Amino acid sequence: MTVTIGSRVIGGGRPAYVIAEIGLNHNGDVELAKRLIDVAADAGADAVKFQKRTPEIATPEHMRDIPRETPWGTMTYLEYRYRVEFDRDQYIEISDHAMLRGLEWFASPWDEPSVAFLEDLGVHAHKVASASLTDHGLLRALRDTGKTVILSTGMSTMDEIDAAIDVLGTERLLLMHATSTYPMEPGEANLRMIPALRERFPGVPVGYSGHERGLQISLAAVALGAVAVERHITLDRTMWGSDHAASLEPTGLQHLVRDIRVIESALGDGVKRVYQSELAPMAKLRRVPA
Ligand SMILES: C=C(OP(=O)(O)O)C(=O)O
Repeated sequence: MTVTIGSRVIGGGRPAYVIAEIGLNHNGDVELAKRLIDVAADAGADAVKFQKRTPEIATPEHMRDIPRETPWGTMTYLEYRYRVEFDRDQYIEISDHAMLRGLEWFASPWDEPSVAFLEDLGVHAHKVASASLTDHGLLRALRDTGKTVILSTGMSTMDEIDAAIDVLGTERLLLMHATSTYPMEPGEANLRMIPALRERFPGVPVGYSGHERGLQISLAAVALGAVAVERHITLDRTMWGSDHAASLEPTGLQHLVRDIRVIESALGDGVKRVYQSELAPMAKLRRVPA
């Protein structure tokens, strides 16, 4: 089964759909967001992704008043959440820039008003962050948009995943295996969940949302059949902000896309054949039986 995001079809043996997750790595700066869109486009990614919150709803209550040192001075966690949100005009600027660079853009809405906000901007898909997998009100609002929904499964039990899929349905669903640690240690990647999810939800395309350092684990995910790969991107891993350290810098994203395409061409079709290019080595090396 395949899903569609804008003009791209995902799954069914097509090249893996590469999502460059800008998330909050724009640090509230539209110019930085546009530079990250350029990084994604130059690397050959298919889409850029953001996170959209209504801070007074999406921020857990026990986190709101915790003080945080930020580049803009000391503020509460809630104030910080407001500081890194874009308004409608800023998203229009971002959307125009993504379209100009030939990229789809969408976001993970972290609350129901954010779904309406993104719908109004005409996004082609929505993402459910792992943290939102148990928010059935949000899932219902997303299901009702009729758009493709990408569901990340980090920090979730199989029962919680089953319940989320009961709400969303399987028709326009792209499932993403994920482990929600930043950065993720290889021993907790559990990539065999990719075939396990495929088996549990037949016909649902399964991808991978990664938070590891480096490229190997995301590339192995593609070798295991992931139909989409999402990675955070940044201009500089040492920048201030919680996701930069587990992000890919521009060269890392370029190498990711390049290596995914090499792996896809190397996977072949599983039908044994003798290649034309093997004939000369065969003539030289294989003894003709007496
Ligand atoms: C946090 C997010 O996703 P994931 O759980 O895949 O990291 C997100 O999309 O906002």
